[in-house]
Amino acid sequence: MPASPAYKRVLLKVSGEALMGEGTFGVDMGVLDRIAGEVAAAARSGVEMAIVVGGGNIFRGVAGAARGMDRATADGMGMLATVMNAVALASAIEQAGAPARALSAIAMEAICGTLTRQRGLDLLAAGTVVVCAAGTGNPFFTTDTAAALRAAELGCDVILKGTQVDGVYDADPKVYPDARRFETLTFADALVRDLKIMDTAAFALARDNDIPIVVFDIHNPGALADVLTGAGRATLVSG
Ligand SMILES: Nc1ncnc2c1ncn2[C@@H]1O[C@H](COP(=O)(O)OP(=O)(O)O)[C@@H](O)[C@H]1O
Ligand SMILES: O=c1ccn([C@@H]2O[C@H](COP(=O)(O)OP(=O)(O)O)[C@@H](O)[C@H]2O)c(=O)[nH]1
Repeated sequence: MPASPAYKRVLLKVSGEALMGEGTFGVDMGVLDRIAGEVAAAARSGVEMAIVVGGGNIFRGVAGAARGMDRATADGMGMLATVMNAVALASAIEQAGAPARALSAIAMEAICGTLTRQRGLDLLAAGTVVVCAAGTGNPFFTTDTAAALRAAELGCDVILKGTQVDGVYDADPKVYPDARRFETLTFADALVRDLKIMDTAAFALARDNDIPIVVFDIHNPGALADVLTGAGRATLVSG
């Protein structure tokens, strides 16, 4: 019998890069469908799921156009990229058999709903997966910070950061192959050691609201189900 979920309501961060698969730009439909299938299975098992999706897979492709632009304008393009990913992910989750809605922090009603806290809470309580788009809705932020913000306002028990590595290391493992992985870590350590797996604002917001972060490799099939049981190969940042 599968182990029961350790959490009632979770915030899953899906990076834009995760959706790119082996490609260099855009969305790999095979990867999108696999992640959507795992999310739908978790939702059907009774876990309430909010998702914050990144945009690096699309935004990187238009970075040339953004060169020379002021930061706030370029960040607007980045946020639009997250909306494309969110709409694609919500649609794929629905196709995989769980109700899902994309809600954007920046109103664009012809494309998807607008995110308000109450709308998000109502949908989660009804068992609908809420895919949050457009980050915080403000430039100068990241979708990691948006993940911490949405987790706090939507009352999530944990932030699951699905990324390209299987946890937090004492240095970037892609640069230092002999870096050592932490099983657990305190927020204070993550901040003092400047471990760049998430930005400082995201770590600080999660710490101040007492929401633990689990960093895991979203490319590993089945990893989401494992971390949802409180097990699996991952790093827990808390305290
Ligand atoms: N201390 C660290 N531990 C783990 N990964 C790290 C660390 N420092 C930097 N990284 C890098 O951070 C990357 C993930 O961060 P980022 O690209 O911002 O995530 P995402 O796009 O998933 O939000 C990993 O691919 C890894 O190479
Ligand atoms: O609250 C936010 C979240 C994101 N962004 C912009 O959207 C881009 C994509 O987000 P992110 O880099 O966090 O995506 P990921 O790395 O997870 O794919 C960022 O580079 C920013 O330009 C923003 O301006 N405000």
